[in-house]
Amino acid sequence: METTYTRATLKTIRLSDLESATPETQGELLDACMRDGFFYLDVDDDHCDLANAIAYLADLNTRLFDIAEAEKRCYPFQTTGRGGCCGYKAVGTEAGAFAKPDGFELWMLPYNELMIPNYSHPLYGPEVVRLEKGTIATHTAAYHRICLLILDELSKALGFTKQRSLINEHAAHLPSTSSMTFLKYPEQEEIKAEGGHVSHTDIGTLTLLHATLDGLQVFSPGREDDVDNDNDATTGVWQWVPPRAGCLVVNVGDSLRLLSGKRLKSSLHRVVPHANAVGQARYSFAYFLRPSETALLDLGDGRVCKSLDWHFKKLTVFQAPPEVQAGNQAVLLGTWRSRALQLGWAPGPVVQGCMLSYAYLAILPSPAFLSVIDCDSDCHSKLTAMQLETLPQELLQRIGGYCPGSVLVDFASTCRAIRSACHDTTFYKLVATALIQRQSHIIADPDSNTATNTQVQAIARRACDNAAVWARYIVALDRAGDTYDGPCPDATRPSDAQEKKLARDTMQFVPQLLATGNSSWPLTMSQLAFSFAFEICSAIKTVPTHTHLSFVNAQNAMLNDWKIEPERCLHSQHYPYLLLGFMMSTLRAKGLWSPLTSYAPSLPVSTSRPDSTETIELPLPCDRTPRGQEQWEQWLRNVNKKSTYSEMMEGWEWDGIVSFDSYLLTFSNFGRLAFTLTPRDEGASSLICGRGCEGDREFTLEGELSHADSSVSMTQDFGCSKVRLQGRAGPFRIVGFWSTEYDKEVLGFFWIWRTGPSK
Ligand SMILES: O=C(O)CCC(=O)C(=O)O
Ligand SMILES: [Fe+2]
Repeated sequence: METTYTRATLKTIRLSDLESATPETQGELLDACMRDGFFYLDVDDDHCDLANAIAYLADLNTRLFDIAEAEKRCYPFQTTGRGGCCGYKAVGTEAGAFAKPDGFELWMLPYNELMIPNYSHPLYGPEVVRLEKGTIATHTAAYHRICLLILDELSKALGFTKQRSLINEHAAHLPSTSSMTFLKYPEQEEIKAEGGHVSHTDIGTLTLLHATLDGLQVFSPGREDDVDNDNDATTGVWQWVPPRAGCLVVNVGDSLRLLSGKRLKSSLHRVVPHANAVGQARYSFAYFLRPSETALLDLGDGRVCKSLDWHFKKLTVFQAPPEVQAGNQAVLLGTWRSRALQLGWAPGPVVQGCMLSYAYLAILPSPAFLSVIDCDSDCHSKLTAMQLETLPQELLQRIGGYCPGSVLVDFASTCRAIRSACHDTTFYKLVATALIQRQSHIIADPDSNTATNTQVQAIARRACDNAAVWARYIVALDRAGDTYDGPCPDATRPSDAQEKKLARDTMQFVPQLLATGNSSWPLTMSQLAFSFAFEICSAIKTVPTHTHLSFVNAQNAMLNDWKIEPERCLHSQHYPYLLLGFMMSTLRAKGLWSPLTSYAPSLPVSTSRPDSTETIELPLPCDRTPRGQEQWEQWLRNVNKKSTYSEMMEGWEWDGIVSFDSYLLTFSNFGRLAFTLTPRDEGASSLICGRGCEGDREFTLEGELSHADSSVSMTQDFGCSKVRLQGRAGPFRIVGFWSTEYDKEVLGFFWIWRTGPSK
């Protein structure tokens, strides 16, 4: 395979020249970063600190992977420490370079935990990491210094003033997801089109890579397409970036591209098997410099994204199948990635599974035909078309089973045969099952036969069944206003009233799911619950215009933009909350349910999306039951008597969920809150403070509750970021909307309820 690719012609920049800061070197550096996004950094003889670091880290690289598999798996990167920048990733758990599982394992050691004494999070890792922390930190510091030097020179070359220097976004004392990362690609007996590292652009600012063997490739769009990699280049090639003795390979990541006003290039790269590497394991390690978590990245068109959000968005996308990644702007910053992926795909003979997985790509532009991407052994693809609707129903269903929900809905509305295949009542079950099967590496909870789990199972199954109806309901509702004159009007669709009822029935599961939704939720059940959320999410995505609900549009735009594939978030411990969040925000978007009106049903649901300039009219919550009504009145009497909130709130634990109405669907970003509140009366108001955790992030909560109108305004402080919560309190819950410190826009709602007395 290596014979078909040429070597990339990359610039080499000497570290000593960089240090002398001559305008020539600055020019060379800028040129390399604008044109290729990659260059070799020659660590010449004057830099023994860096040379020593490389030697030590290369040795540590092998030792880290010699650790027993069982121990490595104790530190899954999704949930270890701050999540996403520390811990271990096993081989084959994400998509690789060839639409098959990846071929590398990885360890990440986060910069903050290594460098900052008594950092709020410990440095998690195996014994060798704990014992050698000091040495690892010293060498990481050497890498970090080089990164800052490069940034300084780049800032000057870009003509940035000191105030705008790129260094400012990388303050050493602020949390960031920078990490020293080690990779091992297990040896292959022969060159096969499998494994490797999926084509991607790096998340952060700069990557300083050291590798022992060939395998790294960079994608170079044809030069005539200019260097702006937001353009859709129609030509381009993969080229080798061989390791060079005494040199590091440096590349620009997405964050630096965004910080530079898109002047620097974040190049697509990947790792594929190389003949030189046959029979040997390939080790590489990289220092990933990333901006402070709160640094703002300018995405263009007035959109700004916090560095940490970008990080998690990208991690989410990396979990998607390659064909989904192909179209994803969050990975690419340009649409030519699909072409690059096509060039790289070499799946061998067309096996059925493979064909089906490609089918969904093909369905997108032309739903009535299935284009089979048939790849021969030389990686050249040829397209053939065949009549899809002539396939038997089971096959249509299998193909449909590989499609994401949004495609499925379009797929179902193409012709009678496909519609009937998709509207078969068992079909959505099949979709859910397929989802679960695709995640078969996740082992079911061994205790899942306990009574509770069986009960949860039944609930989740039912939720899944209803999800099908619900997904269709959303679509039907959306299309109700249209004069549909397609080939096959759906005569079997239940009436709106029936479907509405089913949708409402589904909501009955909320308290049960809530009750059982804790960390002991078995994985299998999470998956079922998850597929439900998935359906809803997919359905949301298919609602293009729903003009009276601007809220839905905003949500759609976000989801489409980021192409969030929730099925890939299966490692999250937050499934039940994810599920609930989806259910609630979807129902709320449709005006069918509101965290507020379900407790005060006579009040109208506001269908406009509240924003910071609008006064949010939150009706006071109350239970609908007679007992709830009684408590509510009692509470009102208390309020009228100016009785203290302390009586109602103190001594209780509080639990909450935060829904993300927009795009945030990541490990630490989907929130479950748990904390205790200590209210203190101050005449007309109560001061509230609390401590808690959301996922594994600790926060403090501070705010004020007005006795006059029960309005609550709180700040949830994570140390590095703050969230503003605004709402109303009742005796048993506080509900409202939240926004971030930066964004005044409403990003979702929170719902906090009183649980057991505090211990
Ligand atoms: O292993 C390599 O050579 C490259 C790894 C890489 O691109 C990454 O981890 O982002
Ligand atoms: Fe990379």
